[in-house]
Amino acid sequence: MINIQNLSKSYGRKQVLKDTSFTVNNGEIFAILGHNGAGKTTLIKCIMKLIPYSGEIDYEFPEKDIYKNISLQMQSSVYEEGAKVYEICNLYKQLQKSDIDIDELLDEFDLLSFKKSNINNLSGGEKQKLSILLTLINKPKVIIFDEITTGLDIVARRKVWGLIKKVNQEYNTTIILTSHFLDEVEYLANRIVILEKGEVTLKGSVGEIVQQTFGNKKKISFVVPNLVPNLKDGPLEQELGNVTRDGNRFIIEYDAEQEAEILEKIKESNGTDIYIKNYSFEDAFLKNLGYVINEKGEITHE
Ligand SMILES: Nc1ncnc2c1ncn2[C@@H]1O[C@H](COP(=O)(O)OP(=O)(O)OP(=O)(O)O)[C@@H](O)[C@H]1O
Repeated sequence: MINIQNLSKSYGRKQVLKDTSFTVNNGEIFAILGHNGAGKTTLIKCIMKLIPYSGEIDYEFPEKDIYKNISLQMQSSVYEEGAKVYEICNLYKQLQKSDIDIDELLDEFDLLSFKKSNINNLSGGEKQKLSILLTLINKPKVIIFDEITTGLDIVARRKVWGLIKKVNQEYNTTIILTSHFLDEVEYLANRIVILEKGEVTLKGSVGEIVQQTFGNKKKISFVVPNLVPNLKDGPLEQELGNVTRDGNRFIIEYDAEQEAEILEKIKESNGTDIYIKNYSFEDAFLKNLGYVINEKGEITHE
């Protein structure tokens, strides 16, 4: 468990983290989400005690053992020119006085055939697989991945997701990750914090964050043919209340329990092309930043 209480950090006069508090539980995959400059990497540097800060971070192991217990993998690693895969693995093994079987680990990560390859000749996906493998050599309790899938194609990303899940489940390792990819976080994370200008604005599971943001609200969109376009305060608006309208297409935001009543009214109005939308994690994330995606898929300020 890592317990972060009232963490604040400034670079000169610029405050980057403001009174941030949350707990990472043992065995979970925990994601830190936020747009560029939100303070994610700074937060990780604080957890790793790489920079000074104010506030409290408590670990379940003595602070002097942080590097034995937490492995950190940043977005891109730089390896010595000409270094071979097995040489780097053995170097990590010696430095960390680990007794792990490197061949077995390479085999598990489908990298055994690359054992004698020059690391710089590996593809982006293979390099990231190796990065994940290297974090395991000292058998840490916690691994932190900072934007580890940035720059990978969709297939390589999904393979890395599989490995992160495997490391979490089979090696019983707690994972903390930062990412810009909502699908990645949705797929991997048990719990999430969303940082906005250094402050935690939302925390919880994907479902909890959507619920905190939208409650039981849903959206329905439908077309009523043969209506005069842009008729202000027409009969349908008067009947249904919170309606927005674009030509003959109507959009209503409603509470889930009103659904049967709304559908009935749409039927009475000869509505067609009916589309019901449940708010997604992406909708919640964007709303938190002050944006919405409209019916045409365009992003606009609320
Ligand atoms: N050493 C530093 N000195 C001064 N300012 C810094 C330093 N490191 C980071 N910052 C600033 O702190 C803010 C947060 O940076 P940080 O790298 O933590 O953000 P991030 O959420 O990881 O961003 P990204 O998603 O772009 O990687 C940014 O505005 C950045 O310019």
